[in-house]
Amino acid sequence: MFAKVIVDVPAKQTNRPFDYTVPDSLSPWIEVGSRVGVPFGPRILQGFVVGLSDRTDLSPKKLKPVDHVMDLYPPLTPELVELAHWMSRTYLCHELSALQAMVPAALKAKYERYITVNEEEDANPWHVTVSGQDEIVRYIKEKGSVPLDSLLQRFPQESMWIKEQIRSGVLNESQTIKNRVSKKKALTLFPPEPVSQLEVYRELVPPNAKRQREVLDFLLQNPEPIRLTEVMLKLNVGAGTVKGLADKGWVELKEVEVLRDPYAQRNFPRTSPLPLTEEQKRVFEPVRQAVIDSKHEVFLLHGVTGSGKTEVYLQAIQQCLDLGKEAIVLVPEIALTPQMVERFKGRFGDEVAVLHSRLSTGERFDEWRKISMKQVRVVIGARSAIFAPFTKLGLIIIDEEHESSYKQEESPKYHAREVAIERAKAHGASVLLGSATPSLESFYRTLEKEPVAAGASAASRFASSWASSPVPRQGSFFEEEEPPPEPEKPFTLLTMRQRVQNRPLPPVRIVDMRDELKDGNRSMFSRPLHAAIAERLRRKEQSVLLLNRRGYSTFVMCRTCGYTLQCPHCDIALTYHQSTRMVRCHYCGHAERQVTSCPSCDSDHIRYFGTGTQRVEEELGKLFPGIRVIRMDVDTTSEKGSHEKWLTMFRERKADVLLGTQMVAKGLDFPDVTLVGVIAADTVLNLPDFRAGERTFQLLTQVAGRAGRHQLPGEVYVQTYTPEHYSIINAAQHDYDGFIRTELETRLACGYPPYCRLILLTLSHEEIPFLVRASESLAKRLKDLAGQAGLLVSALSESGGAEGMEVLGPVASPIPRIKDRYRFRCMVKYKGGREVSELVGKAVAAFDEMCRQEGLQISVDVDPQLLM
Ligand SMILES: Nc1ncnc2c1ncn2[C@@H]1O[C@H](COP(=O)(O)OP(=O)(O)OP(=O)(O)O)[C@@H](O)[C@H]1O
Ligand SMILES: [Zn+2]
Ligand SMILES: [Zn+2]
Repeated sequence: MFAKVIVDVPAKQTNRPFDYTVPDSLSPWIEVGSRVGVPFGPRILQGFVVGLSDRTDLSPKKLKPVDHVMDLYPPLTPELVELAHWMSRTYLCHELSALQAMVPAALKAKYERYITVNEEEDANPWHVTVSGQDEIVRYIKEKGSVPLDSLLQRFPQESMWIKEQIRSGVLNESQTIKNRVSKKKALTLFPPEPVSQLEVYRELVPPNAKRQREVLDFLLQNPEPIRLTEVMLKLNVGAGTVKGLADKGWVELKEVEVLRDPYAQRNFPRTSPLPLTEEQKRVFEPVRQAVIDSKHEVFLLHGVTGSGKTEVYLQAIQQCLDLGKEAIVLVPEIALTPQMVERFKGRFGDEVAVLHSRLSTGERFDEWRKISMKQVRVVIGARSAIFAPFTKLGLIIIDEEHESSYKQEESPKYHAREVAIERAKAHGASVLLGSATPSLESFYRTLEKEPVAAGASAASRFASSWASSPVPRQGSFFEEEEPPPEPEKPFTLLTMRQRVQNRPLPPVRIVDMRDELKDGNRSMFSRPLHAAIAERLRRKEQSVLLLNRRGYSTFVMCRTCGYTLQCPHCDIALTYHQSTRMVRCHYCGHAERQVTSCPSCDSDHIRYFGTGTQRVEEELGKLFPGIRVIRMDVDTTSEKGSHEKWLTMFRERKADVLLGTQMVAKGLDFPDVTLVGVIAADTVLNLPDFRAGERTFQLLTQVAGRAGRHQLPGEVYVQTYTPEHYSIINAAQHDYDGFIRTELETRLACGYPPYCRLILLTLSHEEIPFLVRASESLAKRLKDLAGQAGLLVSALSESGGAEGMEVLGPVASPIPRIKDRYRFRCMVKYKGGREVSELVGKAVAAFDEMCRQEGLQISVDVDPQLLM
C-alpha cells in the first residue's frame, strides 16, 4: 500500500503530497488523517496522510517507507483532510498549515505511547486464544508497559491484532505527553461484582465501624464507580475509611483517567425548551425541516436584539440530537461568556464540549478528546471549533455572524463562515447564521440574482488552468477530475422583528458633540449623558458605557464642524503619519500634507482622535464622586477568569457602571441595565476601511440592544461628531433595512464587496529598494497574467456585471514596517470565480525562488477583513 503524505516543510515546492510505501506492520494504523513520521532528505519529518492507494505513478522501488505513525487514532477525519485541500486552494495557503490548524495544540506536543495489558480483561481468557498472540500479552505483562513502537517492531505480523485489542479494551494505550500536558488521574472507588456482594460485606463490618457501613450503604444505592474525593465529600468520611474497605478487598480503588472539565465545579440548572413565540416558530420550521431532510441549506437569521435567537438555536440543536446527529455552535471569542455557556450546558448538560482560548492547553485537549471519543455531540466554541472532528454533523450555528473575528488573521487566513458552509456541504448539514446586524456579504447572498460568480464559462476556464497547475494530485485516490465549483446557492433569509414579549427596543438619542463644544462643554460627557448617568445613580439602576478603542487613533477630524479628511479618490478617511507629517490613503496611496486648519470651516480645532477607557474612568470618578465603575478592556481582562469575575460582579450589582471596549457590546443580558451610553461613535466610523460604516452600525445596534431587555425600560445615548451619518441615524432608528439599502448603494458606487471580492497581497523585505522592485514586478506579473486570461480591467465598475480583475498598487502598507521589515501591498479586486485566485496563486508562485534566496515574504489574504 502507498500513502500520500503532506510533509511538514512549509515551502511552496513541498506543498503537495509525497508518496511513501506503508510497511505491513504499520498498515492497520495508517488511515487518511493519520499523522506519521516520514524520511525526507536526511531527516524524519512529521506529516499528514492525505490519501491511501494500492498503486503509485512513481517507481515503487524508489519510494521510502513511512517510518512511524504518531497516533493510535487519526486526529483528523477524511472529510477534514479534504477540507484542508479545499482551504489551501481557496485561501492560497499551504495545505500543511490548514491541516495543522485543525489539530489542537496539545496534540502537537511530543509524547510517547505505552501499551499495557488491561488486567480486568485478562480475566476473560477467550480474548487471547492464538498462541502467538498469547506471547504478545505475556511479553507486555513481563515488561509492565511497552512503547508502541518497539512492540510493533517485535511483532510486525500482529499489528492488526494489536490494534483490535486496543480498540476492544484488552490492551490499554496510555500516553505521556512530554513537557506540556498529561492526562489527569483520580483515585476512583469501584463497587464489587456483583454488587449484591455488598449486602454480605455489610454484615461483616464490625459494629463500631459505622463509617464503613455508611460507605457500603451508599454504594448499594449508587452502584457506580465514583471518585474517592466525591465519596469523602458526600458522606463526610476520611480517606482511611475507604482505604480500609479496599484493603479488605471489598471494594476496589484504582487510578482512572479523568477528563478535566473546566466547568466541573459549576452547577448548570437544567432548562427545558420554551414554547416558541409566533415569530420563533416561523423561523424555526424551515431549519427543522432542512435538518430532518439532511438537506444542505444556509439560513441567515436576522433577529433584532432580544428577539430570542438563542432559543431557536437550542431547539434546532435538539432536533439534531433527536436524529442522532451532531452540532457545532460558533460564537465570537469575547461573547463566549459563562452566561452563554450556561445556556447550552443548561439545555444539553454533558453532551456539550466548550472550546475557547481561555482554557489551558490541557483543558482544551480534554474537551477535544471528548469530541473525538464521541462523548459529546454538541460543541460550542470560538472560530477554530469549526474543525471539531465530528462525523455526523447535522447543523452548524454561527452566532453574531457579522463579527470580523471569524476571519483568522494568520495563515491559514480562513473565514469560519465559508469553512462552515464547505463542511456542511460534505455532511448534508445546514448552516444557521444569526445576527441582529447581518454582514453585508451574507445579506447580499440572500438576494435573488443571476449566478454570476461561477458560471459555465468560468468553470471551463478554471478546469483548464487547474490541469496545468503546479500541484497535481496523483494516484487513484485523487483520480477523478476536480469537479467544477457549483454555482453558489443563495442563503435563505429568516427574520424576527419583535423582541420576546413585545418588549420595546430602547429609544436612542443622538447627541451632537459639536453643539456641546460650541456651548463650552469640553468634557467627554455631553450634558444629556451626564444627566442620564446621574439619574441612574439616583434610581439605583445600572449603566453600560462603551468606548471603542480598538481602532487606530490617527484619523484627522475637525472638532468644530466634524469634518474628516477624505481621500479624493476613495471616499475613505485619510490617516495621519506622524513620522512624515503627511496624511495618506491606504487604498490608493494618495498622500497630502498635514493640515493645521479645517479645510471645510477654517477652524483650527483640528485633532487626531483617541481617548482611552482609563481616561473615561478617571473623568467618571471626578464627575460622580463615589461612583463604582468596572472597567473592561484588554488591560483588565488579560488574566484568566477575569472576564467572568467582572461580569459576575456587575450582575451582583457591585458596580454602577460597566465601562468597556466592544467586549461590553455583545450578548450580555443584565436586568437592571437601563442606560447605555456610547462615548464616541465616530472612532470606528473614521477608520480607513470601507467597512467602517457597517462596523459602526453593528456596534451601535448591538450595544443599544443591552438596554431594557427585561421589565425596566431602557434608553440609549450616542455621542457623535457626525450625527448626520446614515450609519448612526439608521442604528438610532433600529432600521437595518434602511441601513442596508444605503450601504449597498455606497458599495456598488465605490466598487467594494459584496459587489466584488478582494485579495490582499502583502510583501515584506528588509530593504526598501528591493521591496519596491519586487512589488512592482509582482503587480506587473498579475496584470500580465490577467491580460492573457482576458480578465484585466482598469476599473472594475467598467466591466459591469461581468468578470474581471483590477490590480491596485503597489503602495506602502498602513503599518509600513514590522520587525524591521518594510511592507508593501497590492490589492486585487475582482468579480468571478476561482480562476482569479488560481491566477494570483500562480503569480505568487513565480516569486518562490526570490522568497527562498533573497528573503522576500509574500502573504496572501483572500477576502480580507482587516485592511489595516
Ligand atoms: N419563547 C420564549 N418565551 C419566553 N421567553 C423567551 C423565549 N425565547 C427567548 N426568551 C427570553 O428572551 C430573552 C432574549 O432572548 P435571547 O437572549 O435568546 O435573544 P437574542 O436574540 O439571542 O438576543 P441578542 O442578539 O441580543 O443576544 C432571554 O431572556 C430569553 O430567555
Ligand atoms: Zn471644520
Ligand atoms: Zn485613496
